[in-house]
Order: sequence, then structure tokens, then C-alpha cells
Amino acid sequence: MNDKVFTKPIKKQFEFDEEVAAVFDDMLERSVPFYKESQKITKFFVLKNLSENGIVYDLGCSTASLLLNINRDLECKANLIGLDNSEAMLARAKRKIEAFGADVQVELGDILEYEYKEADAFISNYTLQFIRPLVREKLIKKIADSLKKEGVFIFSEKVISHHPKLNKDLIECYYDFKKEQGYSEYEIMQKREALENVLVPYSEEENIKMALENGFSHCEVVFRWANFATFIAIK
Ligand SMILES: C[S@@+](CC[C@H](N)C(=O)[O-])C[C@H]1O[C@@H](n2cnc3c(N)ncnc32)[C@H](O)[C@@H]1O
Ligand SMILES: O=C(O)C(=O)C[C@]1(C(=O)O)C=C[C@@H](O)C=C1
Repeated sequence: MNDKVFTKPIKKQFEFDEEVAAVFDDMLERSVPFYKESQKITKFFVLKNLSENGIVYDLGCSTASLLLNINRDLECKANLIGLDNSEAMLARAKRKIEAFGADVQVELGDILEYEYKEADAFISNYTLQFIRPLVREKLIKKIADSLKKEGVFIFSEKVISHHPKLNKDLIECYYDFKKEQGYSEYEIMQKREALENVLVPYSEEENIKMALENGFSHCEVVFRWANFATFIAIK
């Protein structure tokens, strides 16, 4: 279904509710530059670091697009587990998993509270930015603690620049991208307002610092387009 969520006046902050879940796959493909490429690169590093019967967690898996993608290319037996606290998202994830007859598990839960088993890899694409800054660092530490030695955490985020002019230009560049994807200025502004204080992006440097200070020995960007970046952090 096509994303038309912000064509009408908004009454509330952005939420991953039924209305958003119903159009989410279209929303992501049209709102995240190089979404498919970031999925591909995430899949590459997950597969590289996966051992027989290893565990992979996808935090904020939404409709499970990425795990289904990874499942298709698995070369060994693995446990692919998606977590999300939106019932509407998971209902769609389950339908897709069933339709593909895929070996992917999804669970309703809070990624901040979940009791993780020792994993080969964690993924979190465009989810950390929705976790309150006060508890974001604690989550990174929990992820590092739950990874096996040299395990990897691949995460994608919208990022900001602390150079004011560059930051303004990055946002303009992104809005041009959204216009090319068929979103009107009205929809773009409405969504911007709805995301205010809900999506809290860090800079590239702040994300790397957060990983290095919370249990990872190395972190760098493996893909970046304007204000969107994919990082890999190694325990
Ligand atoms: C931007 S979406 C993620 C997109 C998805 N990873 C992808 O690449 O298609 C963020 C997701 O995180 C989920 N989420 C946000 N906070 C959460 C939390 N504390 N626990 C579990 N899921 C959460 C939302 O319900 C939403 O589905
Ligand atoms: O559309 C925007 O303005 C975005 O920031 C895109 C973005 C994201 O980066 O997570 C925001 C919310 C939706 O979950 C999908 C994509």
C-alpha cells in the first residue's frame, strides 16, 4: 500500500501504529535513501560473522523485511530473531514469514528489557534514533554484553552534523530526495513535525563514541548518503 499518512493534517506525534504499519514497506523504500543497499550491506556483514546455529537479533525488525532477506541467503543453520514492540508491525511480519515459509522468529518485546542469549550479530536499522538518549547508551552496553567475542553490531541511523550550515544543507538534500520519491512539501513538513522529539538523531562521531564507550573495540561507517549512515561495531 502507498504511504499517504501525512497527506492530511497530523493530530499526534509519529507512532508505529496500524496506520504506519499498513504502509511501512513503501514508507521505508521512499523515505530512506539507498534502503535496499543498506539492507544488502547489513546482510553481507551478518552472513560473514555467522557461525553454525548462531543467533542474530534484529532490534526493531518492523515487518521483518531484512530477516527474510537474510534467511534467503543463509548458508548455515541459524536463529534469526526479530524484536519489536509494535503489534501492528509484527502482525505484518508474521504474515510475510508465513507466506514465504521462512525460518524467521519474531517476538513482541521491548528491546531495552529483553533478555538476550549470546549472539553472533545484532542489527538495528533506523531504530536507535527512536530510543530516548537517556537509555540509548545502556542499550548499546546490553548489546555488547550479549555478543560473543568479536561479534558484530550493525546499525543504520539518520545522522546530524554539528556544523550548522552543513546540517541545514544535508536536510535540504534529503528533502529533495523525498520530493523525488513523490512526497509533497506538505507531507514532508507534516512528518518533520510529527517526528520532532520522537526521532533524536546523533552525529556520526557521537554514534561511534557511544559504541566505543559501551563495550565495542572498533566502530566505523560502512555506508553513508548525506544524513543517513550504516555503522559496524565490533566487540
Ligand atoms: C524505523 S523502524 C525500523 C525499520 C526496520 N529496522 C527496517 O529496516 O525496515 C523502528 C522500529 O522500532 C520499533 N521500536 C521502537 N522502540 C522500540 C522498543 N523500545 N522495543 C522494541 N521495538 C521498538 C518500532 O515499533 C519500529 O517498528
Ligand atoms: O521520513 C523521514 O523524515 C525519516 O526520517 C525517515 C524515517 C527514519 O529515518 O527512520 C523516519 C520514520 C519512519 O520510520 C521511516 C523512516
